[in-house]
Amino acid sequence: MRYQEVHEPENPFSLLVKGQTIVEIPQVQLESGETLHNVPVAFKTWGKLNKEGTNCMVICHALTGSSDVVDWWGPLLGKGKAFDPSKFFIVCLNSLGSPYGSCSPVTRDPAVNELYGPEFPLVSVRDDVNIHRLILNDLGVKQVAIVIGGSMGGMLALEWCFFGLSYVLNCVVLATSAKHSAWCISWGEAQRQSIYSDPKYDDGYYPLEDPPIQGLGAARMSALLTYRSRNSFEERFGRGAPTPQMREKSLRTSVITDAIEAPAVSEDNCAVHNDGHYSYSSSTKVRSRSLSSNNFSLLDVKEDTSSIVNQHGVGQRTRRRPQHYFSAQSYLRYQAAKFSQRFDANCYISITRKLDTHDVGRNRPEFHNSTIEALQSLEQNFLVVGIQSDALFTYSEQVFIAKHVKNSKLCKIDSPEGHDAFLLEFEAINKLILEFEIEHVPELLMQTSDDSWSDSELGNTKESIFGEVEDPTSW
Ligand SMILES: CC(=O)SCCNC(=O)CCNC(=O)[C@H](O)C(C)(C)COP(=O)(O)OP(=O)(O)OC[C@H]1O[C@@H](n2cnc3c(N)ncnc32)[C@H](O)[C@@H]1OP(=O)(O)O
Ligand SMILES: N[C@@H](CCO)C(=O)O
Repeated sequence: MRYQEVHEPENPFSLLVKGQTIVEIPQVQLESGETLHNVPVAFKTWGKLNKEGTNCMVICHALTGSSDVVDWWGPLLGKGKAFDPSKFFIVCLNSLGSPYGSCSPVTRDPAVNELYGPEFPLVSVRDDVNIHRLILNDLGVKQVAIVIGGSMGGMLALEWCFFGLSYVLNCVVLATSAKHSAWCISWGEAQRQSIYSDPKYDDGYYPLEDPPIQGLGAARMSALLTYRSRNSFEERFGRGAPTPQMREKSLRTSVITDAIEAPAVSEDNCAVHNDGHYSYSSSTKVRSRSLSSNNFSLLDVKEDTSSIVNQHGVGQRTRRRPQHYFSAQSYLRYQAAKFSQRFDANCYISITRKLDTHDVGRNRPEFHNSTIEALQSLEQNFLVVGIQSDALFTYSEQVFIAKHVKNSKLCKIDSPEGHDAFLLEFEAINKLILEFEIEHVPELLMQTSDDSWSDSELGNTKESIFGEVEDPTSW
């Protein structure tokens, strides 16, 4: 490769993604006019490029995903499946602003030899595809047979298509939009405000060893509610309390104590609702990381003490020990804690601001800066997949794309899961993409580009075609 490989990444989050390659582009001009230097770009590939350089499948990850497709779309990857490495040269590149290896707030700014932190410049979806194309060129790709993405990944997939039909032939978008809606912009703003309001955020100049995990966790909780649906929560949790198994899980990550019965209405039982009034000095998990040593120890569990400090520093109080709480609550708290351990607050701000820049018509005077005209200019074959219960990237937004792109097919997945169905309904998605490939890239499906491919190279993928790894009856 022309670009130099980075062998010892400084960014600890990138170490969470096993087996990816990180290369450094010397200089990149962003849409904003800013220039980035020594720009790391992380990616993973599966399968082999054919000698014509034309069997490339680009998969674009969503907001908090990484280059590791196995991690979030694993059941679609493998011989005979939608993402078949024996047929396609599959590439997934990490987006700017994400903490998983490409340039972001947790990258060192070479100009000052410090992490960019809150000074990381605004990056756009278009910046992503411009930079990712440089990597594809370097890998020898002459033509992208098919580009695929859901949610934010769908935004990138749409932007890829503006390179033209001579470069990108086919496109699959799921649960995405042609322009980020006022609704989505507003949710992003509310989530960023949760982060800003954490005192530890400190205008973004927090040490990586002591980040604003409460604010980031709260942001993830509200984001998660927009990713699912009212009915899926009702069915999954109802008014129940966590099972012993789930309770055990929560105990390992949060301050909630045990309960197996549905909560009775009493001040003691519902005291857990008041957790936010106190800052617990212990019994919560804390992150400890050492940047210099690249030693990323995610969790350092400190043992419980029985006292709490009033947030305003007014004396000591005895900690209340609530006995009952709701399963839905424990799920949210667990998810918040899990997310805070794998994501960075400045990165969350950067990547949600990137979503806000998205409008395929923006700054395209050749299409009169019109979203509709921009869509109408696209010549690729499109598969547009919407989720009937998606209240974030609504089905009507998929209809809008399909209506204005000439060669498009619109499909609906009748899932109760809401937006995240694009990461959960593997069976339906696999079928739709395979059918699209049979229609539009039959020659690639008939050839084998990599005889030596074996699915054992994929390692462990989540086996469930519904994405739920546990026994649903245990909820
Ligand atoms: C390097 C990286 O980590 S990047 C890759 C990871 N992230 C991504 O790829 C982004 C896209 N992925 C996602 O957004 C999500 O993973 C999804 C949508 C695919 C699935 O979400 P998940 O959180 O895995 O599934 P779900 O919502 O069912 O939650 C299951 C988890 O909640 C726990 N849980 C379920 N009910 C409860 C409860 N009542 N109380 C506490 N915990 C609960 C489960 O035990 C399980 O825990 P686990 O994740 O430790 O196994
Ligand atoms: N669950 C997805 C939702 C965003 O589309 C993510 O975290 O990336």
